Amino acid sequence: MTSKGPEEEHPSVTLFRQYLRIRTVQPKPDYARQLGLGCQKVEVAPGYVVTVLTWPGTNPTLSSILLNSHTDVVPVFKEHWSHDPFEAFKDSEGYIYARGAQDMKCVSIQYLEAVRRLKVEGHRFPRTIHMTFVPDEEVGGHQGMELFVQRPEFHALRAGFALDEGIANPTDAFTVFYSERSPWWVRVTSTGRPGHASRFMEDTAAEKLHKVVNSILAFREKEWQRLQSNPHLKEGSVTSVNLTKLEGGVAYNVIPATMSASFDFRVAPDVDFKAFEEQLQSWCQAAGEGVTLEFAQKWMHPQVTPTDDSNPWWAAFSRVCKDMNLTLEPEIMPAATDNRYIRAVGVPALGFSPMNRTPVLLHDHDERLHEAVFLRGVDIYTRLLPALASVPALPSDS
Ligand SMILES: CSCC[C@H](NC=O)C(=O)O
Ligand SMILES: [Zn+2]
Ligand SMILES: [Zn+2]
Repeated sequence: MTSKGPEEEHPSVTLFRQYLRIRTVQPKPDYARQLGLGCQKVEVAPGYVVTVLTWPGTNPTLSSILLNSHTDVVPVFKEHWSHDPFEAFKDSEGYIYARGAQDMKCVSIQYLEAVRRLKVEGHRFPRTIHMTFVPDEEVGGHQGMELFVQRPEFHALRAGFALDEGIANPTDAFTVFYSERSPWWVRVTSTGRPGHASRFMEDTAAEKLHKVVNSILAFREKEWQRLQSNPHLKEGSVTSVNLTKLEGGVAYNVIPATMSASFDFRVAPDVDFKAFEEQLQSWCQAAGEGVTLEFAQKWMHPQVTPTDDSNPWWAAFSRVCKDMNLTLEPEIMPAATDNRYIRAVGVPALGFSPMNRTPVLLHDHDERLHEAVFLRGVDIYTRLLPALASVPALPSDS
């Protein structure tokens, strides 16, 4: 597909590229005014603002549709990029290169452009549509959505259903996420006898840590094999773990009294959490005295949003996709997004970034999105929003 010259660029693409160039971002209030939307800013922690843009529905007794996106992006290694990651360069084929092109500034602008189109065409829908722009998803959402869902301003939105981010799909299909794995960040600390490193000391911190590392990496191998050997399993359906930090030691010839290893576990939603924690504890105990673990993060509330017609939101969502001839691949999100906070307070939610035929480049060098895929995404939301915002009254609405 060839790209049009700059003078012919679709205004939605131009807006997307402008947004990609902003390094520290909040949607501007005048943009809300331009679209004729209500705008509310909620400072959930000092310096951390959640912006809410609102298009009121015609029936205020109904619960609302929440369209969430995060404005922050992950760091870049500029030397590995073909183009400046904050320039939103568009190549001759139409690929737009920028940090955030997939994750997830595309979605923020697609929501806004779909709402703009629908308003320009004079539509109104029964349910209110809220767009939330949150500041810190990439570092866990602890100063953003995690706090926001506990606030009265969130409850006042009366969200009945939410959309948040997904991941690109290189095939013709679109991935949609109905649940997430739970992040458990575990630090194992091993203590033992110090001494001169020329000696065969017994009970050293390193030997015991080594045992735990072996147990955990053997578990990793087992889960990996389970995933590899079953074509029906997707990455999000098994538990993953990586050893991400090793700390300890002061000198070559001093046996340290303490060493630690840090692990990033992503626990599948069907795992028995209590039994899994006991397993971790028993690996530590089996390694010897003085081996303990602590959690830097331990998500305990995985929720599954049903993907069958018992869920009227899924019925509306999947019906539109069917009508548009889009193939959906429902999966469990391997990583953690702000959707876990939304689901945990009882709001059904799907993770969806409408990017098919697109390599998965979130957090990667040369993150990019084709303008045609981006514009198709605006079309998709332009069909999804009327359907979702017109879901008839539900028992949960009253
Ligand atoms: C677990 S808190 C960090 C959240 C982060 N989200 C996106 O990459 C992730 O590592 O999944
Ligand atoms: Zn993201
Ligand atoms: Zn991300």
